[in-house]
Amino acid sequence: MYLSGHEASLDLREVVGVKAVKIPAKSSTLSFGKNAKVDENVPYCIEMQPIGPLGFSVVIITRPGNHRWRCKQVSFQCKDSSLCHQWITAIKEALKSEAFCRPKKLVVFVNPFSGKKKAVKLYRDKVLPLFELADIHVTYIETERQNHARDLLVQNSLDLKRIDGLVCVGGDGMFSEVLNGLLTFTAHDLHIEEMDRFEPVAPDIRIGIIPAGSTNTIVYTTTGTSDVVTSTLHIILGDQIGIDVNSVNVNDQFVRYSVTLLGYGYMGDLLKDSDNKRWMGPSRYSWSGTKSFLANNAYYGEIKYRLSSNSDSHPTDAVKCYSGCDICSMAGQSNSRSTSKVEISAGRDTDLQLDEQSDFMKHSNSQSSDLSGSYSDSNWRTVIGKFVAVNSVTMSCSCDLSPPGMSPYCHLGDGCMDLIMVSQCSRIEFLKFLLRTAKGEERKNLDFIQMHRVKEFSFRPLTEDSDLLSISSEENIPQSKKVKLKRQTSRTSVWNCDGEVIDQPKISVRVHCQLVKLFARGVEDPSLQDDQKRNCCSPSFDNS
Ligand SMILES: CCCCCCCCCCCCC/C=C/[C@@H](O)[C@H](COP(=O)(O)O)NC(C)=O
Ligand SMILES: Nc1ncnc2c1ncn2[C@@H]1O[C@H](COP(=O)(O)OP(=O)(O)O)[C@@H](O)[C@H]1O
Ligand SMILES: [Ca+2]
Repeated sequence: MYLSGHEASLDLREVVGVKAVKIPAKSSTLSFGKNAKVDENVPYCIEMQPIGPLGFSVVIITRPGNHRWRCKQVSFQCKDSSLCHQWITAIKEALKSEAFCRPKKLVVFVNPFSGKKKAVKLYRDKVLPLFELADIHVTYIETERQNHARDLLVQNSLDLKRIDGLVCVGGDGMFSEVLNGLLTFTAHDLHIEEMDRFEPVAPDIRIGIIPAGSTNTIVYTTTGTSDVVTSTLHIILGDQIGIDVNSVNVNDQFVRYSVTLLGYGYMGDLLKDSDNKRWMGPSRYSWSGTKSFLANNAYYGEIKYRLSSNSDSHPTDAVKCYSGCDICSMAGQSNSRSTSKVEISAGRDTDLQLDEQSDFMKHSNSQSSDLSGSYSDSNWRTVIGKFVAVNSVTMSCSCDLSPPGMSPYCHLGDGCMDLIMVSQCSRIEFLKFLLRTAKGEERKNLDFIQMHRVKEFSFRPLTEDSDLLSISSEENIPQSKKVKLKRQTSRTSVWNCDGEVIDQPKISVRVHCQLVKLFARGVEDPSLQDDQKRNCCSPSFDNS
């Protein structure tokens, strides 16, 4: 759809808003007069004739680079103010069309303590003026405590059926609150109890994020940058993308939903240490990250995981998830075909038992970990070992610390997560892993790393006497070594779940394909021209 003239054409999909202006005498504008008309064959096509001093400005997006979006004004002159008014109304009406899926009413949550504590100012200075330009009606809520936003959502104090979207101004933790509140409300509204292996229901409304936090992973991964104006523009344009969500169970009880990282060992210890250093702001993660690195702790555990049935799709396949990604589109289609069908997971009952594991371990060709091994049935695999880190990511987790992300080829909406297990290794080896992660360099030749694309996984720490028995198996381990082993196995870490600590180490996790929609479109492929970027993904027209 184009607004075209003698000298320019504007793509209405990328119009942010329109406003009346006084055109300065010498400005280089496009102008039109009485003969202007809407071309019936090309919707919203307007021809312009040069005349008159009055006018209006159409604000459109530009792409200055590095995935950032900015605004630019294109001004038009009119013969008289009534004509000017007519054009403004016509464009506004066009933008309100259902085909564009633009939000008209939003609830905005601002966490005043996020990141460098600038969320309120960022919102007032940069976001609100653009929402006003786009005629978006906003209900503004500044959170007063942790879980304030979540509680308002669960109790339906905001009448969610009357709004088009929720926006959080803050970090990943703030998003997580809003996500959990929205999904819990949606389940309760349908009288669905959130329990072991229940099927969560997709909400009707989208969530937008304005980055004002410490890591801003979700924003970075879904837009390619962490930039306040860019995220605001994605919301205004009505972008939409479905992202995978995990349900996390602790001791077989559902506890919460997550979308970025579940990390045990290094990432869990880092988070736990950083939690009482919030006064440091975002740099708390570098400080605690260095401490956890120097501690070089490793933890015994058993991981069971169910591999993705698509064996062509793998964490090291070098297929990037860009806007309009084929892999995510196919996963989304097959997901909607099987709506609300409960997937029966094969294998849980057929997993080998501990005594068989110990037998396996005797014959296993362990790598750098002194005690590790794996065996499989058709879908499920089990690994037991001593790990510096067990990380599972549902999206690549790009962020400023690591622009390529924890798993650069992970997909936003393929219904899978990438499981990265780092076996016990030296500090030098772990540093190599961290640096390669930060730079997005090849890691598959590091022999202490295992990476798999999975649908679900469970973890339990090996701490009990029976576990000790299984680890030491029937080997003739002297009593003194057994005591040392017991001391080591009794040590456990915590889980980092989207930046929240889960203290209990025994968890199970399932991924739900594209369960929520965000106001975003994924990272635009930088090798494409701007018009190709526009056309490769027209998320706004999904429902047209
Ligand atoms: C020496 C070089 C260090 C390089 C580190 C490479 C790994 C970086 C991968 C980062 C993955 C971040 C996953 C995101 C997690 C967020 O949900 C969470 C919460 O973010 P928030 O505080 O709410 O913004 N942040 C953290 C650090 O746990
Ligand atoms: N008003 C508030 N006071 C204290 N904590 C809050 C408030 N609002 C939200 N929170 C909590 O603060 C935590 C961190 O918020 P977040 O916006 O992610 O910032 P950051 O990225 O700096 O961690 C989240 O767990 C969120 O639940
Ligand atoms: Ca995924």
